[in-house]
Amino acid sequence: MAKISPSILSSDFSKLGEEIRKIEEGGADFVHLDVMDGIFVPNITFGPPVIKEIRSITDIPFDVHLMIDRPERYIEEFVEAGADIITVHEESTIHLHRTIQNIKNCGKKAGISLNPSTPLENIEYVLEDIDMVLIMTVNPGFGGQSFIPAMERKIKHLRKIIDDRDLAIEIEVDGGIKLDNAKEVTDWGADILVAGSDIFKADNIVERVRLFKEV
Ligand SMILES: O=C(CO)[C@H](O)[C@H](O)COP(=O)(O)O
Ligand SMILES: [Fe+2]
Repeated sequence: MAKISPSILSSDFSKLGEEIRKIEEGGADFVHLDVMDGIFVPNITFGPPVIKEIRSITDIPFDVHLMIDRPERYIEEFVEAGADIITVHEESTIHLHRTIQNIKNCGKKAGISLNPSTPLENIEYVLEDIDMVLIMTVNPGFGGQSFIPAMERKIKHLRKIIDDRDLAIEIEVDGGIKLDNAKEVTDWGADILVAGSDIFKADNIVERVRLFKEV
């Protein structure tokens, strides 16, 4: 069974507290927090102050997806705000290994995310140092986009690498995940599914999270 990490990107920000309580009630394993800076991706969302506020209302682990340029500048701030897993994009930082070490030195789990066009080979030499790989299955920046079919091969390939080398890495899949494709993506090897619009645009958010958990 895959873990579920609802992305609040598609939630109603005017009642964020209520939205978080609903996913908590549904059994969400994480809260997925999409941080965007308008430079690495063409959209701006929120940063550490908002995350800190949410931290005060829930104990669900925070899965922070940084879509920002040179994330190494802000690792400590996200740790202080309450992040549990910090994921940076391979494309966003020149010294990826050092950035990963920064996160680990803060005692947090480190993830690396790959844009759809970025090959798995780019993270070959840091696989031993990370806890998670986040495979983007849409181009980062917006919720509600369609799953890119070629990512099936990427997920399966990464699953094989992890299993063959017995690595302690979880695969998170983010973008275009719906109840309809959740089982298929899990069968390909995903350990954690991120879902934004399919959960927060549902009539019954609590029930929707429960249904994902049953997949
Ligand atoms: O990182 C993201 C976008 O860059 C989001 O996590 C993702 O798009 C979730 O939204 P949806 O489930 O609606 O595709
Ligand atoms: Fe995300």
